[in-house]
Amino acid sequence: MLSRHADPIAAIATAPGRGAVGIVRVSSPQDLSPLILAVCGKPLRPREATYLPFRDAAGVAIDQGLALHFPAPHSYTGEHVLELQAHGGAVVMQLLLARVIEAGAGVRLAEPGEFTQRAFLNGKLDLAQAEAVADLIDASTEAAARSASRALGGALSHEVGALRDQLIQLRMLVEATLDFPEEEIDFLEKADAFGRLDRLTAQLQAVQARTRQGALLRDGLKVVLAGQPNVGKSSLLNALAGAELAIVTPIPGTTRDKVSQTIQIEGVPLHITDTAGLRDETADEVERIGVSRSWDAIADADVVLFLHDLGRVGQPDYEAEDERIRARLAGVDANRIVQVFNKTDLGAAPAGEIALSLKTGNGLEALRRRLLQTAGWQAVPEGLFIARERHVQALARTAEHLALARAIAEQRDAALDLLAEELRLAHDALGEITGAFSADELLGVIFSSFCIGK
Ligand SMILES: Nc1nc2c(c(=O)[nH]1)N(C=O)[C@@H](CNc1ccc(C(=O)N[C@@H](CCC(=O)O)C(=O)O)cc1)CN2
Ligand SMILES: Nc1nc2c(ncn2[C@@H]2O[C@H](COP(=O)(O)OP(=O)(O)OP(=O)(O)O)[C@@H](O)[C@H]2O)c(=O)[nH]1
Ligand SMILES: [Mg+2]
Repeated sequence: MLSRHADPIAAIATAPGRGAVGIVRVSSPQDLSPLILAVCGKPLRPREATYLPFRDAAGVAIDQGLALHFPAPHSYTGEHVLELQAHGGAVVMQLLLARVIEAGAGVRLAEPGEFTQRAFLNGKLDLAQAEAVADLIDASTEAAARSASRALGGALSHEVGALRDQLIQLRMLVEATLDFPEEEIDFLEKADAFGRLDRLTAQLQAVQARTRQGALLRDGLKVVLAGQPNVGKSSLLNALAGAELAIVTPIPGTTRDKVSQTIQIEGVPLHITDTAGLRDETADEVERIGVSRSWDAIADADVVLFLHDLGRVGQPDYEAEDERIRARLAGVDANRIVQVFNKTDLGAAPAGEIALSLKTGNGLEALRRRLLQTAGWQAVPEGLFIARERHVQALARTAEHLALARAIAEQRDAALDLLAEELRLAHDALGEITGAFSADELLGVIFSSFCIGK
């Protein structure tokens, strides 16, 4: 593994296919002058674009373009980097890539994310910033792109860094006290160690809240539309998506299979799934399979919108069926279920419940807001940074260890070595976010999800 990090690597850095300009880049811990001489015919001034022919082994020009040399350590990867900016044809790119692999000693194809991994290994980016590079490239909304850019700029890293600095101070206090066992608690009290611990916990909670928002912006929420046949699930999907995605008819049992679409509300991605109407008795084999898939989707949902038909509310067989569904939904966390009463043009919704008419569009806006609220979205906070579930989990573990530390500290004859250990574990958990403490395995998972050439 380590020796692979010493290989010179090359890749096409631009998107596959045709483009106005395409870039092949090489990164190497070793001097790139011999490769530059072979391909560009002369040395390049550092960090200066030079227009010249890129030559093949026979000296024939493959293309004319701009060559850029970033000598180490002043490059994206922190290594020596060469960029060949050529005309962006797929064949030109392949020829140039083949040429640098042939002309450069030991140059091999880069794996996905390997340039950024080197930037991380060389201290140009921390792990949270490296992840933000991928999130920036993957961003599909302006809100996601802007917050990924903030994370790349170090927004999350700085917040984590501030927590870490305070934690280190606290650890130093406690570790120093371990050496003077007689006056342990007194000493810690004088140094306001417990006040510090409480303030640190409060700050951590604020960072956790912002990080959860950032993760929500990145990953969104799985919303499943469920209910009896004909209540208006497919109509709701279409209304939310603003397109006729699912077939809507007055015939109960129209939807047989799941139909999914990702929409955005205030930049938060919502992955909406329309399902086959739930009913117990159906002679139709296809519909039965559809209904079983509906239940699978419900089990996997973050939020279930349970739709009711105000045109039929109160009718005995309709109520009996709704009751059966309710009983089966008892296994689902109640906080994840939102009752929605559709067809207000046909009947009145119970007071305080979400009321909707997909015929008139009434109530749709309130439903959108309710969805964001259920997701835990707090109106567009300024300076929001994108984050991942991994960061949310690491912060949660940090919080757990701080809480244990607090509990230990509260005991009369507190075991300071246990307190010190909890603080150390909190420090480790925090360090996983920026990659100060991260298993190679985790790094592999993170970087392999990048595109090639990044
Ligand atoms: N042509 C090109 N455009 C690109 C990239 C690239 O690699 N090539 N990038 C790739 O993702 C991004 C820019 N990222 C970069 C980050 C650092 C350095 C760099 O040279 N850093 C030096 C000097 C910094 C300075 O002068 O302030 C350093 O860190 O020492 C270059 C590109 C987006 N645009
Ligand atoms: N009057 C009225 N009719 C509605 C409303 N919303 C939907 N409908 C009608 O109700 C019927 C069923 O709508 P769908 O969206 O297909 O219902 P569904 O829940 O997807 O039904 P299945 O796919 O069979 O499970 C259609 O004729 C819709 O036009 C509403 O708010 N008011
Ligand atoms: Mg339907």
